[in-house]
Amino acid sequence: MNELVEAETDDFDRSVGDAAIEGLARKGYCVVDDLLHPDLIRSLAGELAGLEASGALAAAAVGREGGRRQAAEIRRAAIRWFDGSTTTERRLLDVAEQLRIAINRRLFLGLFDFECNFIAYPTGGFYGRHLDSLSGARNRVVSMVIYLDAGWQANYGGILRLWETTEEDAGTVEVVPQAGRIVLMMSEEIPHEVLPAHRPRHAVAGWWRVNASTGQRLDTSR
Ligand SMILES: O=C(O)CCC(=O)C(=O)O
Ligand SMILES: [Fe+2]
Repeated sequence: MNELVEAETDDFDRSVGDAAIEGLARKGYCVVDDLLHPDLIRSLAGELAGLEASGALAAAAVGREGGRRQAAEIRRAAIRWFDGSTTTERRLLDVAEQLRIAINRRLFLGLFDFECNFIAYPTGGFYGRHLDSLSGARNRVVSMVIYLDAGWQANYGGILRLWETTEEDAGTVEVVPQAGRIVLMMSEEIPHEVLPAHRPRHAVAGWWRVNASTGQRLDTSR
């Protein structure tokens, strides 16, 4: 293995990744700490702070193409899509690519690509209950959320609440969005919401997708 590849793989812990994917396979979601190297978390937080300071974030919309709208009653946050133009973004995209391969190997999902955005919730920001992909749309298949705020405490609000299934009586799990914590979820199966944050709250959210044009899983084994 050459040095470049070694350097890239240092950004995440493979055994934590394998355990996370196992949790995803068993339960449809998992919450892990220490998947990404703390230096990458700090770099992402720094980059988002710079984007905020320079006014590069835009109010987040809700819904898919065609039905897109700014829906302040559903979501209050600002975002910016990754464009891969910085080293930090590329480091995370490299990790996402390695996770894509590992998830496909374990779950046979035919994940094809990855899209990703920075999210900044202001004080009072929130995101009402939603699914990241509507059932049957077959676009976003696995979701990842990465938390960036060091020292976040439960009483700061901004808890991510997820439902373990789409059934009415599903159990819930509450996640304190601490720096370095990561949530993986099946996009069509795990409803979730962000409770109002009492302080500015920062995250990256990304989605592995199947082929967007046809909505079909590509079989890369042939
Ligand atoms: O900020 C979070 O914890 C979740 C974000 C989210 O659900 C989304 O962007 O779809
Ligand atoms: Fe979501």
